[in-house]
Amino acid sequence: MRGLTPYDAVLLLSYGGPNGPEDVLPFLRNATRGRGIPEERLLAVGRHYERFKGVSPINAWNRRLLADLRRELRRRGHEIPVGWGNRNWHPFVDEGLAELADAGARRILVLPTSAYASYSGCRQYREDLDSALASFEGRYGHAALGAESSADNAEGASLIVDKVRPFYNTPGMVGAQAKAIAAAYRRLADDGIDVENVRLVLVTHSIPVAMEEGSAPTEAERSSIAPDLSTEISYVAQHRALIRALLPLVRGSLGLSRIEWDLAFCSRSGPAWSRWLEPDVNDLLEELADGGAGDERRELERKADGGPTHGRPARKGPTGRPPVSGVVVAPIGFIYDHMEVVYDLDVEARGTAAKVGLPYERAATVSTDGDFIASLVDVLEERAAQARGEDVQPVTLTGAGPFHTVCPEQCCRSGRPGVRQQGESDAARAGLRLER
Ligand SMILES: CC1=C(CCC(=O)O)c2cc3nc(cc4[nH]c(cc5[nH]c(cc1n2)c(C)c5CCC(=O)O)c(CCC(=O)O)c4C)C(CCC(=O)O)=C3C
Ligand SMILES: [Fe+2]
Repeated sequence: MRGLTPYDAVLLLSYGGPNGPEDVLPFLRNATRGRGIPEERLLAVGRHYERFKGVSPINAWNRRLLADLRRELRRRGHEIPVGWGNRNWHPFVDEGLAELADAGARRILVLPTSAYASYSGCRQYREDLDSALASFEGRYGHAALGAESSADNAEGASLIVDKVRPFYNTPGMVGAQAKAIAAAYRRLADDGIDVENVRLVLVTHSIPVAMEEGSAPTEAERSSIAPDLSTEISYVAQHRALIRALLPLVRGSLGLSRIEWDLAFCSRSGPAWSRWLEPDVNDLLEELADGGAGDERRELERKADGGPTHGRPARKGPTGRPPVSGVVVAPIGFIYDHMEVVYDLDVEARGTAAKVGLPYERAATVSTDGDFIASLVDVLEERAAQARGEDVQPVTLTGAGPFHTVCPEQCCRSGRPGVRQQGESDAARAGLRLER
């Protein structure tokens, strides 16, 4: 157990998903409670699950991930139980924590299945843990979240729960994404597609623009967490940093001198009036078939690779550039094939590509890649060393944060008025009772 001391258990913390048709609507109500998501959107998303007989693949993937994590932990000599809890469906966070605590765990390290920091992928998971601990009402003595951040709260605590930092920038994540993308390019090549003119479309979950704006620490907070860091570290910036790190690996592996790419978004929800990150992957595919390209791509390329050649307009015609010969769609925002991938990409985006006549390959998610799993365990070890008070350099291939394991005050805010913030009262918590 040496390497993970002081922790005596690990909890995999995920989003949750239905296990059958009768779970679908209650699950969706949990996922959307208090978030201003219109009823029509809820029913439409409910229909996405029909094609899968009401069973989200997310639960099977989490069980697979648990098995892979346990194997890698054992391989490194860590004898430690690994439990599982979800935000929106069984096993709920409190059920997962209670199972570990009932078996005697008193210091639990939490690994969320979200790789990037934003309210949804970072702070909200801490709130989920906080609510679960509050619901124990003394069952395990005084229970507290985030020992290092709130020393007074954790003082004398008999059950302490900590969360690891976002892991998008680890070598395993970057390397596994690059391998998956190169493999998708090869499949297109095998189909006789000219890969020089294939467009790489990197996709992540859209979030409200206000959530994007709150997704990083403030300037002042950043200088206290990571004084050497000069780069931007918002949700979108984290994706750009990952892309910058993986492009050279993909180019090298395929022997391509350049790769044209776009960052696109999927699974937008929320009321029509609220602004979410764009372009939507389907809109982008239509535009690509038309010979156009998102402005963002040109801007990103200039930033990412610096060279003026990458900034040229993508429109065919005057530049004489051939049209896009096909697309590789890479779900870099997700670690395994849950509904956003198997429906929003494999059904919807693939359908759009077929409609506009673009050959389409979806890159695999990193899910079972050995290097990816190893990086997850590295991040657990890193957090344990931090908890022991050791001076730890977080491992990163992007050089971009966030490296912090505890959100500073202003970091990862929801951006939504009326949504509970960390540390809010129990009364506010009670308003968030889940349907079971
Ligand atoms: C950033 C992010 C991730 C990635 C990070 C992470 O993994 O955490 C993620 C993952 C997931 N999102 C999922 C499902 C849903 N997300 C919804 C709604 C929302 N997602 C948001 C953001 C994210 N979501 C946001 C800002 C909303 C609006 C409501 C709110 O502000 O919270 C809704 C409501 C209906 C809808 O409108 O789509 C559903 C059903 C599933 C499970 C799928 C399955 O069953 O396999 C997974 C893994
Ligand atoms: Fe979501």
